Amino acid sequence: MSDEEDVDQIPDLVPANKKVPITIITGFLGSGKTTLLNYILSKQHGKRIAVIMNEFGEGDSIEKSMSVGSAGELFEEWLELKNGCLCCSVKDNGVKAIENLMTKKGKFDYILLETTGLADPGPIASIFWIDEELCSDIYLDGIITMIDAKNCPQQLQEKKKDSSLNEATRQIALSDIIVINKTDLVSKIELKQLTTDIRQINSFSQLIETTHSRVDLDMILDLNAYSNSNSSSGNSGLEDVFRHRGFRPDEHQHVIDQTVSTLTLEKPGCIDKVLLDGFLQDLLWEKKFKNSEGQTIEILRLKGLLSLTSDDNHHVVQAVYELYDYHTTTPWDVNEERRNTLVFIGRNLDREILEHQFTQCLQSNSS
Ligand SMILES: Nc1nc2c(ncn2[C@@H]2O[C@H](COP(=O)(O)OP(=O)(O)OP(=O)(O)O)[C@@H](O)[C@H]2O)c(=O)[nH]1
Repeated sequence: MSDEEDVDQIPDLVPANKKVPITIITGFLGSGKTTLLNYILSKQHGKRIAVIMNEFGEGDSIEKSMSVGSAGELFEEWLELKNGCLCCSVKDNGVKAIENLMTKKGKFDYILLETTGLADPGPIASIFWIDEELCSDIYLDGIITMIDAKNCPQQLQEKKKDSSLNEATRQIALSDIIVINKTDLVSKIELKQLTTDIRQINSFSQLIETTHSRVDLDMILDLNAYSNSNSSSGNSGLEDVFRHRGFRPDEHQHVIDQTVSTLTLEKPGCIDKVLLDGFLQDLLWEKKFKNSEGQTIEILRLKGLLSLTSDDNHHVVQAVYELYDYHTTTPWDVNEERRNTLVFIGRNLDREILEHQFTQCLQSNSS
């Protein structure tokens, strides 16, 4: 059948102007990613859920398997990528391949991307995040990291020869939702210790404990963690976390891994965006700042809720490695105290230095 004939048969199930959320599911082999995918599919009858199983690190594989669930039935599609691996291709053949498939087959309600053998979800998350800015049909909804409760402690201890971060630490640092799975295989004490260790790396993200990846889907899907352009309320998932669900800033002051941790700064007042841009660019792009021991401060993930001098709305700022972006959300209430919160997840963080730089961006300091 030709492409044109195929286009005539687009199923009219999902509105054409609807943007399609994509969730990245990362985690070590055997952590329960496939079990989670199957669980989601079993609970989403009647929805068109596309599942992309991406075998990263396999060199020059050019086709990626995709299963599409439609009204309970599953069928297999192949994503044709001209330029090799989904994570390595430029803007994105990967995104284009998914969009082309939707042009031919109709839109999906949701896309789930399982990364197998991929150490670092950052680059692929950045691709989908950037592409939304470029008016893509797809937007990044969130990154879920599956943790194998039994094996994770050992994975966290792994030392890399080049002193780079081990995979488990990186995946935990970058995730929006951390699912500790296989809790039936560990004791309560072991689970508590693991939770503490994970919280020391990333104390911002939601942590969920499961067996057989059985999780309340409302907690992991439609997070809107990277933008608010798809929310009818003008609210963003991240703003919701800061303002309503709440988070416990810097619960843990001592870090076992001594390199990766979460640091939260909160300041009343309004921020000068030009000054903040300067600070973020020095921090993220130039890697200009060092901790008190002379080690470079490296940011893996940054999230913030800001009050800018320029207007009366809340602004969300966030970064994945060097890439950062702002979006505007809801207005501040007239009686609400204007304040700014920045959460840094990274290596060699130094409160004094980051606080000094952040304070320099406040309006009173700019005059
Ligand atoms: N005991 C126990 N086994 C589990 C649990 N969750 C998943 N499993 C089993 O663990 C094995 C690996 O689970 P998968 O879902 O395939 O893990 P994965 O992350 O997709 O791993 P790969 O398929 O190797 O990429 C399967 O045999 C599952 O049935 C759990 O909570 N407890």
